[in-house]
Amino acid sequence: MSVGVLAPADSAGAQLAAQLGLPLLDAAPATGHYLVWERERLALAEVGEKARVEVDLIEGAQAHRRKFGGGRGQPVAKAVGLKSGNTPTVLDATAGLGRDAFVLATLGCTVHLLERNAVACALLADGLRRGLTDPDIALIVSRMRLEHHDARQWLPEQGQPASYDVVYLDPMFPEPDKRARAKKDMHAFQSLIGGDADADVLLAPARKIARQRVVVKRPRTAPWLAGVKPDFSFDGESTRFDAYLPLRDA
Ligand SMILES: C[S@@+](CC[C@H](N)C(=O)[O-])C[C@H]1O[C@@H](n2cnc3c(N)ncnc32)[C@H](O)[C@@H]1O
Repeated sequence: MSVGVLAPADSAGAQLAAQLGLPLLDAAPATGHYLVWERERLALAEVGEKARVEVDLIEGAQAHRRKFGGGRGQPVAKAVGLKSGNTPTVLDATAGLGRDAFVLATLGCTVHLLERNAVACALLADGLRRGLTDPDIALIVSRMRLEHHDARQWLPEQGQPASYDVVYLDPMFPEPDKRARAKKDMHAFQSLIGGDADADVLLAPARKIARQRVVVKRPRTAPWLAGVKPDFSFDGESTRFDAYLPLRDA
């Protein structure tokens, strides 16, 4: 999949398009998705949709969650086992727009993020770049390291013991994800990524490299990933976090 970047030819957006190996557009395409450089940031647009998708860790929902989200009391924090005396290192193998990873980094975790979709990766990299320039969150963002990889290949290549306490998986749910559908601004992202229908294969290699646990985020009523019963679960309002203990080769 190749999307273009709509940006003035002499802008930082045009340079970014070149770095990403994406075509530079001088007008929006007739159909589909495209990236747009405006207000010195990268955003995803979809023809026919007004809302843009961008990664903003400094203001808006992420800032609100950082200040008032409930700290270690949040289900995602409990699910990864964050507590006094345990600040796990996390591999977020399905990074998306980095929102969960940012929450965990805010709470002190070092997070290595993998994202296979080039557009999602570009949006997130741009959000991290801006975050690093903000004095309030630069330290948090410095705990997040993003790489463009497909975890299906990457996870099985890691040796044991791995350097992650927790592997975190949040693949897009194959059926329309009620969480994302409810939010208009996420529509373009959801329609670009589609459902991560191949996500079942991530569970076993993730359990081999996690030192403490694997956490899988699912819609509350969704079936277990790969049909495997978790060792324990944490229920959020619309979301469930299934936790699996490590598996070691005999
Ligand atoms: C639901 S989103 C993750 C949202 C993320 N937890 C957040 O807080 O923003 C799922 C993301 O996982 C990515 N993904 C799915 N399978 C992957 C894989 N095998 N390797 C790397 N990324 C993957 C998709 O491209 C998508 O961006």
